[in-house]
Amino acid sequence: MADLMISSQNLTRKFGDFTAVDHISFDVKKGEVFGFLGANGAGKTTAMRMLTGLLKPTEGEATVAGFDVYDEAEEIKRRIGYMSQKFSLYEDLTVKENIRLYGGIYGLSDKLIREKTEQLLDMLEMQDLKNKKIGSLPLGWKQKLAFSVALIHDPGIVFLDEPTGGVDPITRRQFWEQIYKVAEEGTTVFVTTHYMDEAEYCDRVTIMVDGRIDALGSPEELKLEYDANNIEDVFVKLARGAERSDQ
Ligand SMILES: Nc1ncnc2c1ncn2[C@@H]1O[C@H](COP(=O)(O)OP(=O)(O)OP(=O)(O)O)[C@@H](O)[C@H]1O
Repeated sequence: MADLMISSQNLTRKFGDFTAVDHISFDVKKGEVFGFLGANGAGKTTAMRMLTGLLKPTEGEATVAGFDVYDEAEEIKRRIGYMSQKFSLYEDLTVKENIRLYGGIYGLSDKLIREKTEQLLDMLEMQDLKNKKIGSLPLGWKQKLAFSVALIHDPGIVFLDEPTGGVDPITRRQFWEQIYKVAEEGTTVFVTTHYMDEAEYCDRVTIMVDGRIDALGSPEELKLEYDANNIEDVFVKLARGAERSDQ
C-alpha cells in the first residue's frame, strides 16, 4: 500500500444533472507513468482537478500520496507538482525570476532556491538564457522549464495536463525523456494527452469515454484486448460509441 500514489474508487463529479466523471476506479503505483486519455469533454480535467484537491468529488473515494481528497486537500497540494498548458510560467518574468517565484510558492528556503536554480539551469542547458523573458522563448523550452519548476519541491507525484500541446514531435520526444528520467528516480507521473503516440510511452493508460473509464492497462495489453495495431486504433474503437457532442 505504501507504494500506491493514487487510489480512486468510484470517483464521481456531477455538475447539476450532468455527470462529468462517472464512477472511475484505478490505482497508480510509485514511479509509474500513468496516461489519461480521452476525447475533448471526456472528463480528464475534471478528474485531475479532483485528484489535485482543487475540486470536491460528488461521490466516491480517492487518496493521493496517502491523503484523502475530501479532507486533506491542502496536504495533497503541498505534495504534488502540477503543470498545465493554461497555468504556466509568467511571460513577463525572466527564466531565473520564474524559478525563484515558484520556489517561493512551494516554500523553499532562499538558499535552496539558489541551489535549485543553478541545478535546473545546468540540467536544462539554459544558463545562457537565464535573464531572458519567458515570453521570448520557444514553446518547447517553456514546457521543459515548466515541468522542471513543477518538480522544484521534489514532490512524489506530478500531474501534467496536456503538457506537450503545440510542439513538434522531436520536441515532444525530448519532453518525454525528461518524464522518464524523473520516473526512474521514483516520481510518479500522471499525464493527460490526446497524442496517441505519447500513450505508447506510458507504463499504463486509461481511456475515458463520456466520463467513464472504458479501458485500462499497459499499451500492449490494450492492443491485445482490442485487437488493434496501436493505441490510436483502440481509442477509435472505444470513441465510436461516445455520446458527448464536443468530440
Ligand atoms: N464547472 C463546470 N460546470 C459544468 N460543466 C462542466 C464544468 N467543468 C466541466 N464541465 C463539463 O464536463 C465535461 C468534462 O469536461 P472536462 O474539461 O473534464 O473534459 P476533458 O476530458 O478534460 O476535455 P478537454 O480536453 O476539452 O479539457 C464537459 O462536457 C464539460 O463541459
